[in-house]
Amino acid sequence: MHALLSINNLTKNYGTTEALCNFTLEVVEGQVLGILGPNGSGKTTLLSILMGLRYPTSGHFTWFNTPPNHVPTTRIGALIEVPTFYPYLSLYDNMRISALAKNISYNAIFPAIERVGLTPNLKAKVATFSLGMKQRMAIAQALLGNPKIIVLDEPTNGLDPEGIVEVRNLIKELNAGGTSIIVASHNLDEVQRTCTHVAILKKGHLQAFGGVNELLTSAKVAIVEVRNPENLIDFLNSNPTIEVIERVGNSFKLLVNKSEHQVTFITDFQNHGIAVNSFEIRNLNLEELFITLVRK
Ligand SMILES: Nc1ncnc2c1ncn2[C@@H]1O[C@H](COP(=O)(O)OP(=O)(O)OP(=O)(O)O)[C@@H](O)[C@H]1O
Repeated sequence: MHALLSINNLTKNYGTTEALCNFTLEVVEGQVLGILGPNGSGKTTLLSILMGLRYPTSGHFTWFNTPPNHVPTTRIGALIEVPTFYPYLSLYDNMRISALAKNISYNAIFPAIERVGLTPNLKAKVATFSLGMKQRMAIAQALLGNPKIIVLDEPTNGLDPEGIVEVRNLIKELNAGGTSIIVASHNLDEVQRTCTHVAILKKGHLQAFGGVNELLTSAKVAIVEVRNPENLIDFLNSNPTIEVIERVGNSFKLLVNKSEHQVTFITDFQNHGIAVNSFEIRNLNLEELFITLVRK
């Protein structure tokens, strides 16, 4: 597997604000990397530095093992800012403007439009497009020149459920066709559905990085409803490795070590006089992992 992007100790300060702190990771060919984090955690700062829109305070990165200023812009596609387009021009004319701005031949337009499934809409005015179609057009602009990797900042922002599905399917199709993708998002469910890898940021610090399946099988979630919550709380206080993800009344959602077995759990509860109404143990989802990592 070839490293497409290697980031080493990247740090960015805005005055006294530490937006990114010693950020290190590697993206290899074939990955769809989701960058997750609460508002202000440094996602846009990171992507802007990677796309040469901002300078880091320290640290460095390479694309294709090459310093960023030596990489031809056609090798990396990006959708970082809100997409700009001219509503009263056709899709083709909008694409021509983008190609001109990027100094890419018009021959690149048809393959890019084809890949996002908008060929039948070539001559239609962009004003008639749904939000999902506009976003697909913006992704087609990022695909001009057939880059190996594309970088998308919040591609489903503002889209209705139908538009979200369109963009989700498109990301999967592009990846299946050999394009690697880095996508910053607030939409945890989308990231779980579309990404192979995930990086979770909090206040500029990388909290977790790895394969989605790997991270989601690293722990389990136990959902337990009890009649005497005070006994359960005592038990949890003496077992700091078990985290409370959420509590609603007498119902608790707990993050437990993968090796904890349902039987030992039930025995522990009985030994602590905890009266259990219901108990269920299941796999972790990305939202639960995210909540436990970012609130610490
Ligand atoms: N141009 C700037 N000048 C000063 N501070 C900035 C600037 N841009 C970002 N910041 C600060 O840097 C931190 C990281 O911001 P950034 O926009 O990268 O986060 P984000 O994760 O993309 O947030 P969001 O999810 O809200 O888009 C925040 O504290 C933000 O206020």
